[in-house]
Amino acid sequence: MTAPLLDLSGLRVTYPGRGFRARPHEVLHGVSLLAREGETLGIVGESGSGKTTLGRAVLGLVTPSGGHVRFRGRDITHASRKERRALARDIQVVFQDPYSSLNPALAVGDILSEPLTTQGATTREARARIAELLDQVGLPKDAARRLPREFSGGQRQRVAIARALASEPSLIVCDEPVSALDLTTRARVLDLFVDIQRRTSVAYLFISHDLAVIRHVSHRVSVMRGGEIVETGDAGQVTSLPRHPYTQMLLLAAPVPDPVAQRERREERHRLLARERAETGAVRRVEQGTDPGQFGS
Ligand SMILES: Nc1ncnc2c1ncn2[C@@H]1O[C@H](COP(=O)(O)OP(=O)(O)OP(=O)(O)O)[C@@H](O)[C@H]1O
Repeated sequence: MTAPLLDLSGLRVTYPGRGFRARPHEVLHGVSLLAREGETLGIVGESGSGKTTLGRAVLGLVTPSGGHVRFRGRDITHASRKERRALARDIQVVFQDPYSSLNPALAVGDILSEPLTTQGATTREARARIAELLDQVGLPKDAARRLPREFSGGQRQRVAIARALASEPSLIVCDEPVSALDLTTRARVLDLFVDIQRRTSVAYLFISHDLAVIRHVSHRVSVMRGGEIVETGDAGQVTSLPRHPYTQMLLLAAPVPDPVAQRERREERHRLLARERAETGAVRRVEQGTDPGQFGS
């Protein structure tokens, strides 16, 4: 059997303390997951659950304190800078903010030609490929001559996607790539991600706090909470019939247009929260040896 494209096992990340009294704190507590060639693995969870840190560990932007990152079976957890530069062909990224992720001083053509010439493309080859990339992301040819500030947020994100695609990667880490966009633009850019995957078979590690976004693009979904994966499964199952109470709460917290359904969801969420609090309290009492069930008659 061939190795999965991406294989994280027992991944731990600890950040050094910040400020005067802060101590180092672990934010990923042994995360394991697999992503296959050509698939989208959605990572969903609330703010602070560790999604971005997970993506950064895959990209080599933070050094794990434990566990492994394997890419096509090769351990890249502690890849050197030189190895990372070579890996950048295969593993690319699209960040959340289309305003700060593009060099404002460079025309789009120059932004796109950089990864191409680094890989040895001639000026002529780069020009042809840039035209192809712009077409692939739905931008006009003359976009190459314009500066990022001349584009809307959605168009800039298309430029960022084209840049990520330039080296024909097999994996793109997409970290909240549509969160800064308005609803209509968001839907169009999400469709673009899906369309590109159909045409190129690129895999996405798609990070979002928004379950609806994750449902739209993912084949499988992992749900993160407090630096751990609490549930992984088929996207349809996890986003409509989740097994873990935390995912059930995420689902109930997602906005729905109908106010009656909204109220029912809110009530159901409160019931789940109360049950979880009662269960957590029971666990704590057992751990502290104060649970009457442990010692009672
Ligand atoms: N550079 C850093 N130094 C110290 N702590 C950090 C650093 N970056 C993130 N953290 C902390 O790590 C935890 C996880 O953050 P992370 O950004 O990975 O979560 P997230 O799920 O992506 O949240 P968000 O969607 O808000 O970005 C948070 O408690 C955050 O405060």
